[in-house]
Amino acid sequence: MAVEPSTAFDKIWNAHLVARLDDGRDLVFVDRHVLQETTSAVAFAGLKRSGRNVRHPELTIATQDHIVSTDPGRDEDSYPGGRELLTLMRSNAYASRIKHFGVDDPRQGIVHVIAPELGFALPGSILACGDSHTSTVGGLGALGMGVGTSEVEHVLATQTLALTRPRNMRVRFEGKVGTGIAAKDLILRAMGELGVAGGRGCAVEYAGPAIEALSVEARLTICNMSIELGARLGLIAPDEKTFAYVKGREFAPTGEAYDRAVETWRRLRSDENAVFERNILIDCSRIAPQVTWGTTPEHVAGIEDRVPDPAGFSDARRRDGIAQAINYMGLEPGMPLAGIPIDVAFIGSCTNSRISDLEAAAQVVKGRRIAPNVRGLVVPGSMSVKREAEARGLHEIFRAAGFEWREAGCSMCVSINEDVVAPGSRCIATSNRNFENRQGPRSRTHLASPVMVAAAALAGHITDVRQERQG
Ligand SMILES: CC(C)[C@H](C(=O)O)[C@@H](O)C(=O)O
Ligand code: SF4
Repeated sequence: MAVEPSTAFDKIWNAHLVARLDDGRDLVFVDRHVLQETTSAVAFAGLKRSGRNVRHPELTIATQDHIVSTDPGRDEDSYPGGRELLTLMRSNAYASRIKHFGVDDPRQGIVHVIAPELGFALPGSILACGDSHTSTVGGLGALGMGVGTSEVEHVLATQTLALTRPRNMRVRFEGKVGTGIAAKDLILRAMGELGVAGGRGCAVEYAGPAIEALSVEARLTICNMSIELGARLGLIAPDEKTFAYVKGREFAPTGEAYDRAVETWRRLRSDENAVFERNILIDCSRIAPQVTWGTTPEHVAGIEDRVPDPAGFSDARRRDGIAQAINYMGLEPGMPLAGIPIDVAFIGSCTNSRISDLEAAAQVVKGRRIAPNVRGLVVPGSMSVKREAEARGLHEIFRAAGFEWREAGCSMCVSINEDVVAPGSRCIATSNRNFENRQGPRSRTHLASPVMVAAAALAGHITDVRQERQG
């Protein structure tokens, strides 16, 4: 009997299907579940109310990341605004026998950084977390489901999720990627071409030679921003690099179990004739370093470009949106992106805070000083990344350049801790969201790659890292 060609997504989803529900949704098994402090409290309260227990505590881990202090020497009490939820998650986790990685644990870090790093997210698995950027683990070929609080409760109680099956979409990156172009530039370019609704309702598979050439860490950066595309999740078919990455990590299978797992993981590639409802092609040879100028990640352009002129848009809604964004950002239509002065440079977040990101940024700042009026922060995504960076001496490079070297956490990506951008100030950041007020009330955010943020910190304004390097 001929087998229908299927996509990598279909293969993983079908292997997890428990039941088709009457309302059209699919009930899928969740292999692994990660908790963070802002979305787990209500879920635990709900469990308690309904008299239910955590079904599989051994398949869940918890980490403190969003509302922790990232001050050197911090503890759970350092940021008073975080104390209550942090303590609550710790006690809930302990009571349910869930492994908890608090700020005192060497494994603490941003959920989406530690899930791959600990081998907790695995190729072909479904991983859930009450956080939108769970799609990050798609970089390993896992289906990362970002869910809401009531679904966190459902996973805790049943180890399953009832979900509408996403549609298949593929974004292929072809052509030669230029020097100085990072994974962040590829995904920001996709944002620019597809927009924030471009992947709505879809599981986006990123493919093509440029994706295959990326390191696993860079693939995590790509999949991280699937949510900004409006997609349900993003994934990249696992390959030899993925299998090597997973090997030896704390929660990964070992010995024969690992060998057997690799055999299964090798089959998780989309078949030759698999059907995607949407197919997008992106030509990498034309991608320059990207920077956002507005207040959604689709407001993005190459560093050689200018802030758009709303007058050039015939669609009234689009025109008004762009005008409002330019106004909020304190920019002028038609002004070049290069040269826009910045106040803060933030290197961190689940998009770009892994060792390869810090290494790339350090190479740019090495032996140089950041501009006198710029506050620079480097916030490793996990304590493990921090230790690795210190072993390589990167902290010394950053400190000598005038950057703050901080403890792991979400930090300035989101203004729900003490790392905030002052009203009216302008920050260039390696994170994934640039909404109004995202980094603090009236903060202005430009998203870019780690090397672009590093170059801007040195120059004191947005600049082309390719020229900084030559100069
Ligand atoms: C706080 C949390 C629920 C939120 C999310 O789900 O994305 C945060 O991580 C973010 O990036 O805005
Ligand atoms: S680093 Fe930012 S985007 Fe990522 S989980 Fe934390 S707040 Fe959300």
